[in-house]
Amino acid sequence: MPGGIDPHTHLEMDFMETATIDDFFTGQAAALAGGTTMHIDFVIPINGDLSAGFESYVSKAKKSVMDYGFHMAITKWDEAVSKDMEVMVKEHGINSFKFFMAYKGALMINDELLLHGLERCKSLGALAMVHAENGDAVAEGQKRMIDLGITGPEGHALSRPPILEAEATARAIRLAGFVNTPLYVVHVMSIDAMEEIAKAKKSGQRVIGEPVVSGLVLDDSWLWHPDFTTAAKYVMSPPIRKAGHGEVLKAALSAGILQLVGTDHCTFNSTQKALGFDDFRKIPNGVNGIEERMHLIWDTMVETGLISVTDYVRITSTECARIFNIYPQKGAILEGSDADLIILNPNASFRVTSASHHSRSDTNVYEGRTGKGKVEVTISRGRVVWEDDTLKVTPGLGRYIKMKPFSYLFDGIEKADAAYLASLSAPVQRSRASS
Ligand SMILES: NC(=O)NCCC(=O)O
Ligand SMILES: [Zn+2]
Repeated sequence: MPGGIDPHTHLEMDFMETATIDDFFTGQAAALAGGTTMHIDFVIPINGDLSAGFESYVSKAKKSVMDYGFHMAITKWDEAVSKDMEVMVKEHGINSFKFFMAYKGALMINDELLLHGLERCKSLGALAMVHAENGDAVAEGQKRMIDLGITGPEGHALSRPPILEAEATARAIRLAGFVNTPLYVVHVMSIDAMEEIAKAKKSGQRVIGEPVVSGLVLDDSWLWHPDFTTAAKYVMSPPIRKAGHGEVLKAALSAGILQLVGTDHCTFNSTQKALGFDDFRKIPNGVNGIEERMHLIWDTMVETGLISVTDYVRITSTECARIFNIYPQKGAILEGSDADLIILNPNASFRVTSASHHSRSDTNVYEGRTGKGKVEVTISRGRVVWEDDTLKVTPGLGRYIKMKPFSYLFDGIEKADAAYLASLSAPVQRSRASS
């Protein structure tokens, strides 16, 4: 089947401790072990400077062993950012930008900036992506927990409930509807947010919802674990939700209400997570998943009969290639496509442990999990890159994949704009003469 494409990763974070180029390479070995042949990583611009952020990532990725593309985050707004977005799209092959509606005082943007960003994305044919949580309310929720003396990891879940994810999801959807541009909601973690997406899609709006594997197969009970290291490793945002959310999100995926599965792979080791021992607000956010995604989705969705093998390929590979406009180069087995393939043995079992995984992190949120369906061979552009639990590739083989703007999601947008303008019945001609 086609190799997996992970639409949403922060791979360099796997190795933040040393942050060397070699570490970036090692992180990608984990991806290949998990049958992911391409990932799209987030570039957070340095002080809002897109070009500087891009250059720094390009140099880190020189030893990449797998194909990769970039999204860029927009964290401030001025003429330089607007111009840089154009340069990124037209010269560097970036066709999506992420806006953080949370992380107040750091990455968070307000509605005015989001509107500017949505307009700019539309004019460039770039896909706007949102991290949807109400950051102001999250800050209040956090204060509420601290005032109540709740300082541990459980305070993370309690301070940012599903209602705050649903509110921001609904707001982003409405603003994208007002601008008439497609919207991609990353890491949909709750039934509440999914329902906002379902409602918008039912009314014909172009909204893509991406659940991540952690949100599909885990629940928040871990955040109440008495051992801090165990509890802290599950801290990510939006939080992993109560039991039940994952099952509904999986059903929404199988019904096409949500379209594709990401990981938001962003790991921190236990020393880094311990920064928040006395205050959950200081625990770095993020969990692993790039090595486990293909296995866990097979086990919990195909092996259980929830989806077909064809749907599995669609939600782990093809949809991503279509949405980010790299189909059929990626996401397909066709003449002329890159021969990115995996051999997944449905009868083989897997067992996840931090002792044997390929990430440099000392923890794994899927620790001890077993299941059916194991990727045995990963092939990238016709070359075997992973077999017999061994990396078969030299650094630098991975290629940067430029992604063109104006994917299928933009088809006909201009017609809807024209219809909207024609419907305005204005301006009304008035004279100043009194009657
Ligand atoms: N999701 C998360 O907790 N960490 C990665 C940063 C982000 O995407 O919000
Ligand atoms: Zn995010």
